[in-house]
Amino acid sequence: MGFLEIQNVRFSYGQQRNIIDHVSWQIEKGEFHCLLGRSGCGKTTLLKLAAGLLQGEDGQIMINNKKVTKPSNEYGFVFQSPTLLEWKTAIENVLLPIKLKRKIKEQDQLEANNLLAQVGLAEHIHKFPSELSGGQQSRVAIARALIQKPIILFLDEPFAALDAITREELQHDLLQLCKEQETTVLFITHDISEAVFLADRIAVLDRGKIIFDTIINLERPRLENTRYSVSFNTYSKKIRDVMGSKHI
Ligand SMILES: Nc1ncnc2c1ncn2[C@@H]1O[C@H](COP(=O)(O)OP(=O)(O)OP(=O)(O)O)[C@@H](O)[C@H]1O
Repeated sequence: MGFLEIQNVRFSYGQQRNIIDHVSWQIEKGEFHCLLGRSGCGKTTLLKLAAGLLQGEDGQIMINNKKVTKPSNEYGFVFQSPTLLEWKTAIENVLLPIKLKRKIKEQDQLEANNLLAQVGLAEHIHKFPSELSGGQQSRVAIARALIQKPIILFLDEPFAALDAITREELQHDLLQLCKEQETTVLFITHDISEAVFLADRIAVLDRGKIIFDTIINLERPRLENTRYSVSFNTYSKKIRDVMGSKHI
């Protein structure tokens, strides 16, 4: 059984039937999976089901052998909008999930400093979100999600609003951090190159069904050159064909 186990899950929004149409999927512990698909195909809905934010009509979701019935503070989330508290500094935002549970200790401060340094924000820890760029705010959101060492990390198009180079830098930083913490990851994107660069495995969703999946057998660590390799382009082309080239 996978660490995340999605078993034959179906979900409808009222009259909109089978937005998720009997999907099964599993992620082994420490693996990084990308769910790829065109706008409106049901990616966010499937992520919400996996994280316990929505309940399916049929099937079940298991994380670490436990049935998922509601969200847990053992899970980490990063959304497209960084959703930082404007009146708190970068480091205070990172420490927030801990502060909501208990008193902050010196070790937590060190950990927050360390995470912010790893995402290139060592000199910005006392800045407020309004003083940070969009990319820097996304970095804070990643550090905030990882400070609690979540057993699983859910990311919903976290880099979609960023420029191409910043996005590549963040993809690189995210892989580093997840590797260090051996985090299990479900990452949603509509960007084929992003998915191929990040993933151990990719599932393509179309109208609520997984229509294709592939293991991405590219060497790790993934480097800038990885993006220009023949294998990278072969994977990208295959997925692009599956998703329908006339639409892209
Ligand atoms: N709260 C809701 N109530 C009713 N319908 C919804 C709701 N949320 C999403 N939908 C519909 O469900 C379908 C799937 O939406 P979802 O957000 O899961 O897609 P997505 O693949 O994540 O799209 P995008 O890439 O544009 O974010 C869409 O047709 C959408 O209009």
